[in-house]
Amino acid sequence: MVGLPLPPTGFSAADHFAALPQALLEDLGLEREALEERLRGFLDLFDPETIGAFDSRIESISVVGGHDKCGKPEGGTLTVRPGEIVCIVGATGSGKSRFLADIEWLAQGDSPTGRSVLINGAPPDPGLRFAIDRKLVAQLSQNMNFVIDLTVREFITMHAESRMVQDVAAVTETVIVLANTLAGEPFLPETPVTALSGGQSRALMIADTSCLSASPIVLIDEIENAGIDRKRAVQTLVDRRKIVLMATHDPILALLGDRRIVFKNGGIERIIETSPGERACLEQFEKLDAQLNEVRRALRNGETITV
Ligand SMILES: Nc1ncnc2c1ncn2[C@@H]1O[C@H](COP(=O)(O)OP(=O)(O)OP(=O)(O)O)[C@@H](O)[C@H]1O
Repeated sequence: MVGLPLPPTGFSAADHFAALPQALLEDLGLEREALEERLRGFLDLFDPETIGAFDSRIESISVVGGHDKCGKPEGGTLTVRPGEIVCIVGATGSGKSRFLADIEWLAQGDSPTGRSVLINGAPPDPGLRFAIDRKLVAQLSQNMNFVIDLTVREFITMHAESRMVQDVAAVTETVIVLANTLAGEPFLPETPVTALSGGQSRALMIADTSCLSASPIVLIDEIENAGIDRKRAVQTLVDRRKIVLMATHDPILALLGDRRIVFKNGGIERIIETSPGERACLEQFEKLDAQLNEVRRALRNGETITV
């Protein structure tokens, strides 16, 4: 504990606390009676039961409908479970970001939309709304830049250590290998994070979120132009039982979702289940996408294009 001497060998915590000079405790602004509880709280941080346990405790998240910009009720409740992908579509200004923000802040009828968010079917513990160490939602936004002077390995190691994972080196390696399978252009563990391209940074963050974030919900704000294997990136998150909510108009990603929510005038206008017919289209779009990617690769390599 900050400022306190270590106990002599063989002393129990209780004996040590009892023997500390009162003047020292007063100097440090500590109360003797509270020391044991503070120690217990600190040790709980290392308890494998609580580290990363967040994911397993979320069985569903529900958004209880509010109203659109004109006050028209949305009606109904949308429930999403781990491993599901929900896409969010709609014209500009239709309320997609507001919907994601309602989830991020666990709105309780107190946002402009009047929506309420339930966790496992019940209103969340109010403390969860403001807890910075137990964030429900990890956000992967389009624009991200690193401003830290570390290599990729150092950066991921630092995150793994802060998550108190058991084998930091192995997890760090896993994140970097995974990020490289997602990134169009590979990078090395020794690469400074500031030297990563947009696509590489995004791939690293997706791999990091999959392997190291305890947040059960991942909000993705468009991944189309990031130069990464977007289908595999989303699948990576689903494999880790994340709830994926993705604002996208990329046909491949949108049809990869189990459902898509259509927004209009600030409200949910429709929820469309991806049908078998749409899934069949997805196969065609993937072939077209592979063709276009091949053209992109050829352009990048300075080749001439033939059909
Ligand atoms: N139900 C609502 N009631 C009142 N205001 C709303 C509602 N939904 C959204 N808004 C407000 O409307 C504005 C536009 O919404 P938002 O930014 O969510 O749209 P968007 O679909 O994400 O747009 P874009 O695609 O351009 O990013 C915001 O100021 C938002 O707070």
